[in-house]
Amino acid sequence: MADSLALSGVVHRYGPDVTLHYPDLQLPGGAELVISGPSGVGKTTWLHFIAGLLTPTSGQVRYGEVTVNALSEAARDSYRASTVGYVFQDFHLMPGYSALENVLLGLGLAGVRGPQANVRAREVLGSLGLAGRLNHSPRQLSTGERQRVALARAVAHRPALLLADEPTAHLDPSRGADAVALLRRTAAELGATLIVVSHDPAVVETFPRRLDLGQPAARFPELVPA
Ligand SMILES: Nc1ncnc2c1ncn2[C@@H]1O[C@H](COP(=O)(O)OP(=O)(O)OP(=O)(O)O)[C@@H](O)[C@H]1O
Repeated sequence: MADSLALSGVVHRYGPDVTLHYPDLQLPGGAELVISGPSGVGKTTWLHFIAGLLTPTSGQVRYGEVTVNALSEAARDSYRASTVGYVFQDFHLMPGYSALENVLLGLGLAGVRGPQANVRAREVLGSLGLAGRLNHSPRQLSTGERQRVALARAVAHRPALLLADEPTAHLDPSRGADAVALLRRTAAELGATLIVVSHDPAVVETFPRRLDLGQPAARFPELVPA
């Protein structure tokens, strides 16, 4: 089961011209949250703090007892590999590798290798309707299929935090709704916390917990200030 997340006093500077201030929040383990707000407000940057892909200029990002922003780079890599599943907006699949190999690469980073990894990767891809696409490379797949491979790679190591950046950006509305439903179902099965970045109102309104970074003063009853 996932631990809670707590962010406090988080500020990030990109050079002298861009300073991003973030609201404090606490999110219980296993919760679902959608992050919205206008382009450029800092949504992807925020998700990167939680994933340990980026360290804020100041403030604290805590996952359970771990202060993510204080970890060494190597420790952050291992936190990310073991705890985080990240579905990138543009999928970030390895073009020269098959769907199966892409998932195996992710599992390898999390320390799952050999026959166990093979079984797990096939299982996850199969459960996402990709049993017939194992040996296809990303360029031989449709956008929706690429997204499902990206999701399979993100969840195969059973992460406690499932993070998705604009998961509906490349999909038509009906496939977008399917993608979000799939994320929620997968997170629920894993007992994982799910955080989705979206500026799509059709997605945002389906989440009871919402944080609009365009209105950082807004407080939501479920989001207890840290
Ligand atoms: N590597 C970087 N160097 C300098 N500025 C950056 C960098 N990455 C992001 N920024 C700036 O920081 C701000 C927040 O960027 P971020 O990508 O987090 O926003 P966003 O809300 O996710 O935007 P979008 O909805 O358009 O994806 C933007 O003004 C962006 O130009």
